Order: sequence, then structure tokens, then C-alpha cells
Amino acid sequence: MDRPARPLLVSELRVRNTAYDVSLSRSLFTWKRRAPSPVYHPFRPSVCHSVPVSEIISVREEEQDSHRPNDDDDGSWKKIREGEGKDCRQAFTVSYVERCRQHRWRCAEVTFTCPDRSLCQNWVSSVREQLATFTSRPKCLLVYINPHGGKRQGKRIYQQKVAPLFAQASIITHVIVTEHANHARDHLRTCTELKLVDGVVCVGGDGMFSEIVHGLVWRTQLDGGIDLNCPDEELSPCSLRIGIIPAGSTDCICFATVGTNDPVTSALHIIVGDSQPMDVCSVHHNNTFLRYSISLLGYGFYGDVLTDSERKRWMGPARYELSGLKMFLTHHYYEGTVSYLPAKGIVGTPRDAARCRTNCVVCQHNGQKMSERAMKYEPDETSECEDDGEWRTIRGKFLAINAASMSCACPRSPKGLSPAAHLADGTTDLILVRKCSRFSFLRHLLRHTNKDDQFDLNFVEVHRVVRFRFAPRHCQSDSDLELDLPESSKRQIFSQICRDHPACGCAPAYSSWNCDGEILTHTAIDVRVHCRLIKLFARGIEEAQMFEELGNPCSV
Ligand SMILES: CCCCCCCCCCCCC/C=C/[C@@H](O)[C@H](CO)NC(=O)CCCCCCCCCCCCCCC
Ligand SMILES: Nc1ncnc2c1ncn2[C@@H]1O[C@H](COP(=O)(O)OP(=O)(O)OP(=O)(O)O)[C@@H](O)[C@H]1O
Ligand SMILES: [Ca+2]
Repeated sequence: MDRPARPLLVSELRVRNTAYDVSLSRSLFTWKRRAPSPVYHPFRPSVCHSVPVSEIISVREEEQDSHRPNDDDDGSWKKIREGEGKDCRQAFTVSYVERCRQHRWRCAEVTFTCPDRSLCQNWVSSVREQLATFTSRPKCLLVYINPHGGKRQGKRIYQQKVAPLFAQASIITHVIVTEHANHARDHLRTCTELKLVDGVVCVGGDGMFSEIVHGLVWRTQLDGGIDLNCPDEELSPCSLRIGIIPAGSTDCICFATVGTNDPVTSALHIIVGDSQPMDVCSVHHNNTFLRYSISLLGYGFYGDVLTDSERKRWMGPARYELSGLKMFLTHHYYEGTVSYLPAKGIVGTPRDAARCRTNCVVCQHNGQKMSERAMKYEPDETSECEDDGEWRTIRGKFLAINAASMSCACPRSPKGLSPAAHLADGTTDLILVRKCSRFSFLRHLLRHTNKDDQFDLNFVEVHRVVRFRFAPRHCQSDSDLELDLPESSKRQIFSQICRDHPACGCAPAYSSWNCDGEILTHTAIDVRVHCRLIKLFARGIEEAQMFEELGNPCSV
């Protein structure tokens, strides 16, 4: 066991009316009641509290008026001071992270009264000195607020819940309320102050986060002279971390990296300077860059839900349930060919019971493997024929083709689309849901919301991959693009499809790709995972055990 760190400062101080031994080391701030009360008191606070110094938000000196003693103070020090002819005593307040239920963090405070001013100042400066050693804490942030995301509460959430915490932690902010879609992305591309900030924060949903990623990744590649249109290019990782204050409709990036979609929790993770690397997929069509994806790339069901829901944006987050129900009843399937490169030499599978959590060993192991491989990466020219080279090919009729680069956990599905997916392992989980009955598909969907395995169904398969391609039927050569087809060809395709759908006679041949909540303009795509391309102000979801140990500061 590690020996406890040597205390830098130890004093007897008072919290309300009670004497505590207070100590500060490089890693822990502890306050322990001196003599436990002889009388059992069920509501009396526990004897010893301990907070990692890394989770202290701030420390401030309080001026207390000795003529107005605290309600519960016995006033003994006041008498001493008055006897000495001085009229004030000193106190300081420490604000720190307190863990609550369901991965939520709160800012708690405790005030210590000192016998004299110089001791108080010594405590304040010692705690501040220790906080200054955490160089990963941001001092200056660029904040973009989408006032129209989710329930349109972005501005209020930031002003009421987040800005006061940033101020308390002495973080300087430059705040921009966006005026149109892609405002944040385009601002990041040209912004000259980027070198002066320690991170970028977005207040909004997954779409807003995606804007920030596009701006930062684009800027980083441009600085590195990298050709974005070439899918085989090794991308340079972005150095600036991104913070997400959730104010969207799905908030799956925030939920899956922090464990909750709570603005205060996110703000505290930013303040303490957490860092979580994340995989990013690049999406190309025919050697032309389309978009990046961090959470879900979904064709079929999730593409159709998104397309339909965009027309219902005025409904807010409820649009997804309505469009989901509609698309479930519509029950369209789509034909095409999926080719993929399975991830090799990695640990973990999409069917694991283990989950990606803080300091995930799977991410560490696989991330290391991927970066070693990237050093000697050679573009793979193997053909796409079945069983040829490492590529595998599957043709079929699919209700949904989903690539989840992370679990995609969100309030609608707390375990997510691929519960065992990892945030930073350099892979994406390719989930193929073949044509099946409505009842079977409903069973699959329902399993996203309960403990049953959504992959344990004979029409569902899942593969952990590093790259994949999709070509819809009738569009299987790289140069084809269904949207560019002449009307006569389109009619031909549709009549073909209608023969396959005698019941409806009008099923569309193509769905769209839902790329993190944005619709892609092409259906034939080439997707490649870039391991740890970006970093978030997060630490992954903490184990429940962590909450038991640190959630209750009295347990040490
Ligand atoms: C019977 C209940 C089944 C519930 C099944 C819930 C599965 C939910 C899985 C959610 C996965 C979200 C992945 C994240 C995607 C984000 O990058 C993106 C941008 O924010 N969000 C969406 O595309 C938004 C996608 C939102 C999808 C909502 C789908 C709702 C399906 C409702 C089906 C109702 C069937 C009822 C039959 C009686
Ligand atoms: N000022 C603005 N006016 C209109 N649209 C904006 C503005 N700022 C950003 N946007 C766009 O709004 C879209 C949706 O925003 P956001 O992701 O914040 O909310 P959401 O779609 O409700 O949530 P989620 O993405 O979590 O489902 C984004 O694609 C973003 O580009
Ligand atoms: Ca991943």
C-alpha cells in the first residue's frame, strides 16, 4: 500500500463550533474531528473527511465580523481576540467536488475558522500553491453557445449554472453565442486567439460538439499540411481539449464520457482539467472528404429517423421518439454491400461484459497497438472480393447498419447502441441488423433499454473494425452516386425495389447516413477510425466503486 503523503500543513481549526485537525498534503486535504462526541447523534457529520487536492475547485478567504458570531459558535476565540484588542478573526472556505448519485458531481463547500489571520492566509496560500501545480487545469477557455439546441436553454444553462463556477475557479472565458449553423466551426477555422486558450467549450448537443470537432480537426490538419480528401492520410491529433456543457437533444457524447448529462458535472470536469482521448472516424466518398463521426454512423433505421425528425425540429427532443415510432412502423430495409477490415491484435470484443471506464486498460492497450501500427502504416490496396486479403464482405438486406465508435449511451438508452465499445481504442463496432419481422426488430430495439443483449439475435451481427465501406445496391462502383443518377435510372431502380416490396409498392432504394445527427449527402462511403484524434475535458465513466470511495468524503 502507498504510504500517505507527508503533510505540508497541519492545524487545529474549527468548522462551525467543532474543533478539527486539518491537514494538507500534495494529494489530500483532510479534516478530522478532534474528540468524537460522547453522545450519539444520528445527524452529526462523520468524523473524518478527505478530498483529493486535484478535486478542490477553489479556496477563498472569508472576512468574519466578530460582533456577529455564527449561530453555532461558542465564541471562545472571539473572547480571546477581544482580550487582545483585535476585532476580527479569520476563516477560509474550500470548494470541492462532491459525488452524488448517477455520476453527478456537485460543488460542496466547507468553511474553516482559524485562531489568527496569518494562519488563515497561510492556509489559503498553501492550498492555492498546490492547485497551481495542476498544470492541466484550464486558465482560459473559448466558449460557444448554441441558443437553439435541445430545449433552447443553452444560454440560460451557461449563465446560471456554469459561468459562476468558471468564475469561482478563476477561469477567463471568451463567450460566443452562435448566430447560425456552422458559426462555431467557421470561427474556429480562422480564429487567431486559438493559441491563447487552453480549451474550447461547447454548450449544446452532439451536433454542436461535431461543429467544434470539425473546426479543430480541420485547423490542425491544415497546419500540418495534411490532405483531408485522402482517406489513407494519417491525421494529426488536436492539442486543444474540448468541453461539452450538455444542452442538446441526445447529448450522447457527454453522457458516454462523463456518465450523465448534467451541466454542473461537465463544468466541474472542465475545471479540474480532466482529459479523455477519443477516436474519430473520417468519412469519405470517392476520395472526397465528407465528415467526421465520433458517435454514431447509422444507415437505414437511424438515418431515416434523423431525416424525418429534421422536419420536426420545432418539437425539440421529442421529435426523435415520434420519428422513431414512424420509422419503426414503416419498416424499410435496404440492400447493399458492407466491406470491413476487422481490428486485429487488440483485446476486447463487442460482446464483452466489461465496459469502457475511467483509465480503461483496453483503450490503453489497443491505443498503444494502433499508434505502433500507424507509425508503419501503408495504405491497404487489397481488393474487396470476398475472402480476399483482410477485407471481409457481406451483401444483404439490412434494416440498419450502425457504426458505434463509442457506446452511444444516452438517456434514451443508458447502455447505448454498443455497450462494450471503447472511447479510445482505435476501433468502431459495426452492427448489422438484417431484414427481419417488425416484432423481431422491436425485440432488438427494446434490448437497448434493458439488461438483455441486443446482439444475441440471429438477424444481428456485430464486428469490431478499423475501417469499413458501404455501397448500396445499384451503386456499387465507387464512381456511382445515386443522387446524381438520371431520372430514368431512378425509375428503373424504384420499380425493381417495388417488386421486392409487394405490400407497399413504393419503398425507397436508399436510406441516408446519420453521421452524429447530421445527414450525409452520399450513401456510398469509406470510413476509417483515427485512434485518439481528439481529447475531451472528461475522464470516462467512473466505476461505481469510485463513487463509493470518493462519493462520501467521510469514508476515509
Ligand atoms: C421501444 C423502445 C425502443 C427504444 C430504443 C432506443 C434506442 C435508442 C438508441 C439511441 C442511440 C443514439 C445514438 C446517438 C446518436 C447521435 O449521434 C445523434 C445526434 O445527437 N442522435 C440521433 O441521431 C438521435 C437518434 C434517436 C433515435 C431514437 C430512436 C427512438 C426509437 C423509438 C422506437 C419506437 C418503437 C415503438 C414501437 C411500439
Ligand atoms: N445559432 C444557431 N442557429 C441555428 N442552428 C445552429 C446555431 N448554432 C448551431 N446550430 C446548429 O444546430 C444544430 C443542432 O444543435 P445541437 O446539437 O446543439 O442540438 P440538438 O440537435 O438539439 O441536440 P443533439 O445533437 O444532442 O441531438 C447543430 O447541427 C448546429 O450546427
Ligand atoms: Ca472506439
